[in-house]
Amino acid sequence: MWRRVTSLSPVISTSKPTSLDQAALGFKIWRSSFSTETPTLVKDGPTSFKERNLFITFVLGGPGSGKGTQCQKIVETFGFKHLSAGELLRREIESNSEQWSQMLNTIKEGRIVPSEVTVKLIQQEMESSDSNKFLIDGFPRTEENRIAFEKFTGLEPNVVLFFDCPEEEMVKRVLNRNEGRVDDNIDTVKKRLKVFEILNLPVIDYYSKRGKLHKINAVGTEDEIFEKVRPIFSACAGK
Ligand SMILES: Nc1ncnc2c1ncn2[C@@H]1O[C@H](COP(=O)(O)OP(=O)(O)OP(=O)(O)O)[C@@H](O)[C@H]1O
Ligand SMILES: O=c1ccn([C@@H]2O[C@H](COP(=O)(O)O)[C@@H](O)[C@H]2O)c(=O)[nH]1
Ligand SMILES: [Mg+2]
Repeated sequence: MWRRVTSLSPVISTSKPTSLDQAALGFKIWRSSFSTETPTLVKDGPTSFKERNLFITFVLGGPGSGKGTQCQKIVETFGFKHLSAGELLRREIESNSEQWSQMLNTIKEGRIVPSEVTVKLIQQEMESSDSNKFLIDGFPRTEENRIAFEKFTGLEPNVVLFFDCPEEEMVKRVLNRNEGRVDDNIDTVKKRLKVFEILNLPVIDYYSKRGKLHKINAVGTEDEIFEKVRPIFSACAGK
């Protein structure tokens, strides 16, 4: 069922922390081209998601902490659908979508794309998937992202994973990654680490206070780390 609603812009323009925080970091702010007057057609997500009884896991951690690597293992073992927010944005850029150049610049500078863009992409993927178990990797990046997701999907995560990794190790992994990402260079990595500390740690803290956070020491081999992840899902999946 489709209904007419206003865009996500009111949430974006009235929630100040992200804009202020990004400005404090010395970044130019991406002013959204969505107008608060512009009605956007969105699927009636909240109702249909609630009916599906979804199991949502947010996967958080700094750049190169191993989120994508561990998600792959969780998918193989427990059959989740993996949605990487960064990957969805990179796909949008490659498909030359309307705002591709703004997205590319934002990612090159290690800044955060407006919630309305990211939430919409995640929501579309969830709606078109048959799965009822999602790993949402690299999202929410900010308190504003978190609030926008809750508001527009009506969902909250069941579990939040935080891969805790020393900065030095994260930098080493990112610079060795060799996947041709525009943000895998020392200058952007430094900015991403700063953005992680200022904008993402408060989200992690929020879920910790609500008893949803599983903090995992992300130093060790990929298999060693997965052995710390496994019991979190075994408990609900019976594996
Ligand atoms: N435990 C590990 N030890 C050593 N290298 C690892 C480990 N886990 C992942 N890596 C490697 O580090 C790099 C970054 O891992 P990955 O892409 O999973 O991180 P990420 O958290 O998804 O990063 P980003 O936020 O930048 O997408 C990859 O090249 C991956 O193969
Ligand atoms: O919710 C999100 C997720 C990502 N971004 C931007 O993409 C890059 C890369 O993300 P990875 O998770 O490391 O693949 C990130 O640095 C941000 O610039 C975003 O804006 N919002
Ligand atoms: Mg990743």
